[in-house]
Amino acid sequence: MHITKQDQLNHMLTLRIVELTIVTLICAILIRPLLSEIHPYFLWIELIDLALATVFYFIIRAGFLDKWKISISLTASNLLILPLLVISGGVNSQLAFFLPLIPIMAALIGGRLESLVVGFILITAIILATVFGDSIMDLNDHIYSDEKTISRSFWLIITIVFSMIFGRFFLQKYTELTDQLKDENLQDPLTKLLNRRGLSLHFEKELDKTNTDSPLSLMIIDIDYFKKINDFHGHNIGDLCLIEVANILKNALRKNDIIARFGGEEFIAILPKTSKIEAITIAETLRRKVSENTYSELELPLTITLGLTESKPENETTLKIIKRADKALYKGKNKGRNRVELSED
Ligand SMILES: Nc1nc2c(ncn2[C@@H]2O[C@H](COP(=O)(O)OP(=O)(O)OP(=O)(O)O)[C@@H](O)[C@H]2O)c(=O)[nH]1
Repeated sequence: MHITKQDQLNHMLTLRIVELTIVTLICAILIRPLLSEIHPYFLWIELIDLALATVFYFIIRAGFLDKWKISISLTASNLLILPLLVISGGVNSQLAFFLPLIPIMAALIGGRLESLVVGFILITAIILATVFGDSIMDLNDHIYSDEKTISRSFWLIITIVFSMIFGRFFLQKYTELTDQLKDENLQDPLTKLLNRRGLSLHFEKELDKTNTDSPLSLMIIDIDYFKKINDFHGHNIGDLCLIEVANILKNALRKNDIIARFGGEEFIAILPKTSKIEAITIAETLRRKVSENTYSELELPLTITLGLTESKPENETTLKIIKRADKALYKGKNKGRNRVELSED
């Protein structure tokens, strides 16, 4: 089974929740009898719950469960408090105020759907407990009027709905933040293209998909005499030129092509399902577009040299492809720059 970072996080969260349940039960068993006299049934049920929660804890620790199994198990572990609820006044029990925590836990561990399902199960249980309230015992011998029971159910349902909505918003924010972090991790901050890490992630995937019938092409694109721009006009103007070249390349390529900043003034474009013959035409277009443009307010001329290669049907690796394209690029540089050079091997 492939274990993702999310699975690890869910696993860790579930363990913490079960640990808290165990600690709460131990506190209830040890401390509560000292504070007031309680019916022995409570103690027995709490001891059984403690045993079940401990077994459950070790089952979770032993292996990774998928998020549905975790959510169901979590609900089951929280339902351990149900026998206690039934003998302590149902919705009127002080324990009932644990219930609204459950949809939030389900959202954190499972997701929106799990939180929704768990919330609806709890609301149904509360409605049933209110309708059949007369059959619920209260070993503490408290008397509750129907009005009080209904009003408690009302507030419990409201808090459970609140908890479901909160869980949903929390997850949305969390997902947005993690997506943003993921993007930032894979993006070059200056040009907003993929960075080296982003490139290798996409490149591996594309190479896996490539077959003999439809090879991919790769080009390394290097700005010519870029050092001179920096030296004569400063780093800031150099940066502006990099951004403009990046934009031209991105806009001229097709939707499925991948473009990344490989480092310094070097870019890599991956053209899936593209032969070297088709790639030469695309590379020529890129070269022409960059050379026809002028850069920054100083209207600087810039050119690029492109080294191009095609994936081989067998024993191909990302490193080998890049090496071939790099060799072609340096041949292009030696031949005078502002040109497209195809790899020989
Ligand atoms: N402004 C700016 N310059 C950068 C950045 N990264 C690298 N450079 C510069 O890019 C220049 C690359 O110079 P060289 O590798 O000598 O290449 P070149 O001058 O383009 O010469 P050829 O590639 O042979 O045509 C260096 O001066 C680097 O300092 C950056 O993020 N911003």
